[in-house]
Amino acid sequence: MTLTVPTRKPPTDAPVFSVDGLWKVFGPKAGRVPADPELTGLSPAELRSRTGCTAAVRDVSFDVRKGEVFVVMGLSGSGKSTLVRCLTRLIEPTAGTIAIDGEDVRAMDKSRLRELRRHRAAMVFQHFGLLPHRTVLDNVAYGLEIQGVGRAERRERAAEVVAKVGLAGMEKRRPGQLSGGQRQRVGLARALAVDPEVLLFDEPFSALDPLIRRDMQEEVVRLHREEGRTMVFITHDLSEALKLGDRIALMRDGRVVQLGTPEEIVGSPADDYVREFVRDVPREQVLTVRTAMRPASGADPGTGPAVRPEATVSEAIEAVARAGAPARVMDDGRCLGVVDSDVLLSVVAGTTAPETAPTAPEATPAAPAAGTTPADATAKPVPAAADTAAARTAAAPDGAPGKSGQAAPPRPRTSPEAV
Ligand SMILES: Nc1ncnc2c1ncn2[C@@H]1O[C@H](COP(=O)(O)OP(=O)(O)OP(=O)(O)O)[C@@H](O)[C@H]1O
Repeated sequence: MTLTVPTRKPPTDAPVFSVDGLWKVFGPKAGRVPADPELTGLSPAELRSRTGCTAAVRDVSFDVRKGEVFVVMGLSGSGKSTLVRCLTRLIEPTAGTIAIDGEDVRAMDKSRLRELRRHRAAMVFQHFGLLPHRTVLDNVAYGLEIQGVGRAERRERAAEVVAKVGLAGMEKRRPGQLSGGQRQRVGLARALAVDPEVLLFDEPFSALDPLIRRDMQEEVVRLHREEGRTMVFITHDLSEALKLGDRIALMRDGRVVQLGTPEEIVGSPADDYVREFVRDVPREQVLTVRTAMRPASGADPGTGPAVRPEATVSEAIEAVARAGAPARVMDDGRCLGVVDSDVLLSVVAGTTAPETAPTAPEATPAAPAAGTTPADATAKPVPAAADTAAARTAAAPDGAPGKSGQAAPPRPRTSPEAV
């Protein structure tokens, strides 16, 4: 598995969607299930045999923050699509609350809901349902047409978005004259054209071959980087989740078993299920030096390579190998710690779990970066990875994750560079 860690704009903290205690139960008298502790305690199979009901979403709570890519991941049948469809009530929730920008989604009437789906939270499906007899441009303009935007304006806006998704020159083609990947781009452009606050993606790339899929993933990352648009992305593909997600909600049997950054999920799995899920992930491509570093000591030279705290272990390995010396983890001219070949190797080998790695110390004045003064070296301690979604999840009652993964905003991912 090869992962490319992209550079992102940091999302802000404000929630766009806020979900609390959400349930979706399919089956007869579904409404009694969330309210009955005897039934909520049953396993999915027991619940089915006792009541004929399937709890597709079970007591799920989370926020989607403005500007983040929030990934909902899990195996087939874990409840991903049901959960995301509940956000705009394409599926009616059974219990719980959903708010968008503080507005109660469950209280919306039909016209408000239509407005929500058309303007505020547009869905991009795996099968886009493009109109076969319309051109690319008219397909993209379709959402604007429904909104009542005049012909000239909608064609102009559609042309801009078509160019943005890399389809300039193909405006007059019909869907049948496009490849699968190009059709996906048209669907993406159609959702973007209405300029929604949130884009909801339901496994949009799962039918694509691997190379086109990677192209589309990069397209999403690029669009996100350029526009900072909030995105909710469903996938059952772990590498896609790690690549795209600022935070990932990992679902199992309708529950969110862990919610956290890719680094938290890989570095501090909440339970054996998550551990098994991430077992084959190349840790060095996901974990950052912030969680791998050791305190700097007086014996460390104040020179040599410097990497940012967000640099991946893999990037630090390259820097250390090139220089033949430990690298200093520098933030704003302050030395937060040091990574040497021993520390880096132990991360690769998985012999030092990040949660057991030493908490970063106060910045070490003895090892300032070149060009900084010891007075610059006054960094605050950096929390070890133990203070992560995993820890918060574990602390939640009844094994329920609660509103986990929300204590710290996701970090931007950056390439290492001399600082
Ligand atoms: N309309 C329905 N009636 C009854 N059960 C349903 C209905 N829709 C979904 N389910 C059940 O709810 C559970 C969650 O389904 P859901 O489609 O949300 O899972 P998913 O994680 O999106 O799966 P996939 O990756 O295969 O799309 C499954 O057990 C499914 O069989």
